[in-house]
Amino acid sequence: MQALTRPIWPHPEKAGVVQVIDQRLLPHTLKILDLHSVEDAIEAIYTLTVRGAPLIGASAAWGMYLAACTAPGGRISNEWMEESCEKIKAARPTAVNLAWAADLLMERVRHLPEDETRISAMYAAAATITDAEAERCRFIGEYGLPLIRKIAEEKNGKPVNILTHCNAGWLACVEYGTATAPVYAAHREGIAVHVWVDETRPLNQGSRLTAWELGQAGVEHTIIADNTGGHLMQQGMVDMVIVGTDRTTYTGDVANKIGTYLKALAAKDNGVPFYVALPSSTIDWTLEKGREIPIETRNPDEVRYVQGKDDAGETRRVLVPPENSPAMDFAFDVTPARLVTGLITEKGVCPATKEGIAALFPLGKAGE
Ligand SMILES: CSC[C@@H](O)[C@@H](O)C(=O)COP(=O)(O)O
Repeated sequence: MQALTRPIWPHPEKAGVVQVIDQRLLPHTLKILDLHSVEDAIEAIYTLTVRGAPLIGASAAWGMYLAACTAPGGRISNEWMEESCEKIKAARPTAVNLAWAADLLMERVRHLPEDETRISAMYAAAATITDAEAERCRFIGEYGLPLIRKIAEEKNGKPVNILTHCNAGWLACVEYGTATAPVYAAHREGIAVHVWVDETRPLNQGSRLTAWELGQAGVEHTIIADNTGGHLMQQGMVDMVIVGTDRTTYTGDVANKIGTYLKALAAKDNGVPFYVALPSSTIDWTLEKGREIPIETRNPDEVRYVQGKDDAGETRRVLVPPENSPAMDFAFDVTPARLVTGLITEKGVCPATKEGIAALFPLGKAGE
């Protein structure tokens, strides 16, 4: 199979089918799933078959295409598209890309004739969003690269140690990644980089997905238990932190995978720069305060069980705590802007402030 660089694409031969990498099974199994309906797309988003803010947005867009392909009786009415749009938006609450992409496609379709024009318009719009997210991430890499290069120069070529949390790589973002884009750009340029990969409990997006991606790209990395970062920073073993985000307020507060806030606090205490990499599709232009960001809570079984490969090579899910101990699964937390050194976007690096964001995005909306 040709090496994959994207986690979602329209089926090359079958109209009305979208293909995705099943991220629940990585790194031990690489399986491609076919999505045939808007319900399939919603389930893929909810179950984290596809995940990561930009990919969730792209999946929402392809979900709207599938909705158009499967309209009851072939009548692609506004009512049907709106119903599909609302169902897609309800799949997960935190990443703003989901609603942004679904609403964008709804606006595209609303005034078109109720015929097959709508299918081709949804296909074109979903393909455009997908390509645009990839392009935004490429620019994030270009703008983040000088930050890494400067540290490499200060260290006289010794490896730059970058800590990241969760997976904000190409699996989460269509291509390049957000947090990983500057890392890949530095690696391509021949700068020595080493990534501390937080395992990212409960679902281990770091140890399963980021480690897999970095390994495939030949980037030096080490997986660490989630609580290790503070110690490494005290020991001078982290030069910078780069993470992604699921929603950023227009004032620079950042929601990202649970545990990000603790890394930001430790970074602040140790004078380690803490950068957040994001495409403008992840900015919520309506929200001022991070505490207004809806935080997803998920099935506590995600905390109680872990999945992995046993010695016989079988993928298994095992229970860790006592059978009857209750658990809670908060999927995200909010890092206040005051803890963020800078935002790395497709338009450049800016302070995590209302003014900094407005200077890069004067129109106050995401690029399409
Ligand atoms: C560019 S991805 C940024 C975030 O979406 C990522 O860090 C993250 O928290 C993903 O969470 P997930 O629950 O796996 O969808």
